[in-house]
Amino acid sequence: MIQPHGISSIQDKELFLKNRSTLITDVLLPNKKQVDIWYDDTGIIRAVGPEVAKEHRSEADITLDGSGTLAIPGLVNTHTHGAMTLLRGYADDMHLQQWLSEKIWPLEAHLTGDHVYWGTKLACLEMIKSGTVAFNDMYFFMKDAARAVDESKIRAVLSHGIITFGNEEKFETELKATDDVVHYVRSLHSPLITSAIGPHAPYTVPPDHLSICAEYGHKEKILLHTHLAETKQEVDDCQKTYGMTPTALLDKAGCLSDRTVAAHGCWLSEDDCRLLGERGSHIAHNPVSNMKLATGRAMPYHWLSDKGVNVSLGTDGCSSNNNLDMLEEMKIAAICQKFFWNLDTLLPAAEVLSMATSCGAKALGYAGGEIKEGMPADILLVSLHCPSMIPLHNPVSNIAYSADGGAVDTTICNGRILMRNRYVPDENEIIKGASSSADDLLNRAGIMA
Ligand SMILES: C[C@H]1O[C@@H](n2cnc3c(O)ncnc32)[C@H](O)[C@@H]1O
Ligand SMILES: [Zn+2]
Repeated sequence: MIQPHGISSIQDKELFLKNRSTLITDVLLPNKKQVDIWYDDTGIIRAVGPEVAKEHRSEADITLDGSGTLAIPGLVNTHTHGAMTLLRGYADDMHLQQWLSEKIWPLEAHLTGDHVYWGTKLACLEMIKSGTVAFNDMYFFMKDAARAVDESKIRAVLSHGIITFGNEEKFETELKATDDVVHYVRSLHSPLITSAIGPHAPYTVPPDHLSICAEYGHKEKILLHTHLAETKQEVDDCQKTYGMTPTALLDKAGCLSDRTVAAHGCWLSEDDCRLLGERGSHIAHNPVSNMKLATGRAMPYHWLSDKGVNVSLGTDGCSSNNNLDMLEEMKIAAICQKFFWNLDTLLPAAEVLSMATSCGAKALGYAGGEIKEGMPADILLVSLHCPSMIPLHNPVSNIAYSADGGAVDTTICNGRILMRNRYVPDENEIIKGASSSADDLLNRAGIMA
């Protein structure tokens, strides 16, 4: 049987089965150097350079012809809700609080583990096809999400979204759900998947519950993933109720450390940015979601970078974006900053590429996001034959401003080939399973699909 792009299915299956020592020949790097890349079967890059093919050809089990492609590090999505792929297009053109309370939360009340499994499978497929190799996920039924991620062979940090509105019984259930995920993820013994604690936001989790979340995170040595200062109303309400900003409130509760990834940060003050810098916390920028939900202000990147805060990139969920394409997100991040802050030099192309790669890996607590010796082989081969990549005056500019996820030809995570010539095994089954799962969710909620 011949698969798309003329690859035989037998050859294909072998290519995708397991990590093997691999040589990528004649590939271009963003600095325009033509090199070969060799990584071994542990998934670690061992050599990058012009003579690598000559020296290591005999040690490689697989050779990929990289000619006509540009190698960039795999992309890292540091804030999303994977299974919200099932809610894509369900509730558009609304303001955040109304969107959440009138449309999203009522539908999410009907979610099952099966929906989350298929929604996360679809998210992983979409990410692999657009070059994302790692993501920071906060949602519900996270053991089912973990199964989906484990099968998809990409990296993830998984947290159960804790929403209590001060209800003690609910908090107990949420902590139990978190603990279950933490132990389940450990039982998988996957080097690619870790867990986090996910207090949803300072407006859905009160200070005493936030403190307990912080303690749990420190005890388990896991990340803390939250939403922060997304809207002006959140900041104003927090000032009114607690006499401080949501950032100061998180800090008082012990939630800010170098293991904290806070999404959005649109309404951070300069003092908030200083505090985040002092604590070594990370901000995940989500420009598409912010613009779609009309949060009214762009994250202050200039203040954050001035105060030494690591800023990474995320798409948010598929109901507020409505895709998981990090290449698209990079362009929108770079142009949104320039437009909102009226500063044409803000967030240049090279910086937004780092934001989507090495800054993301740093936020998620692993070494990665660079193509060099000793780093994990998280590598994308981007086609140079795409119209959007021609001409190639500046590869970094083309990646940041011109390409979208469709230009990614090959996706490699931790040395394993997940997509080659845009072919991903099981794509059709995933699309079928996720489509019927989305219909089932709407049926259960009494909404005709
Ligand atoms: C985990 C919960 O978080 C909800 N969610 C998705 N996107 C956002 C956002 O931009 N701000 C706040 N909360 C969000 C998701 O629907 C889950 O309920
Ligand atoms: Zn979110």
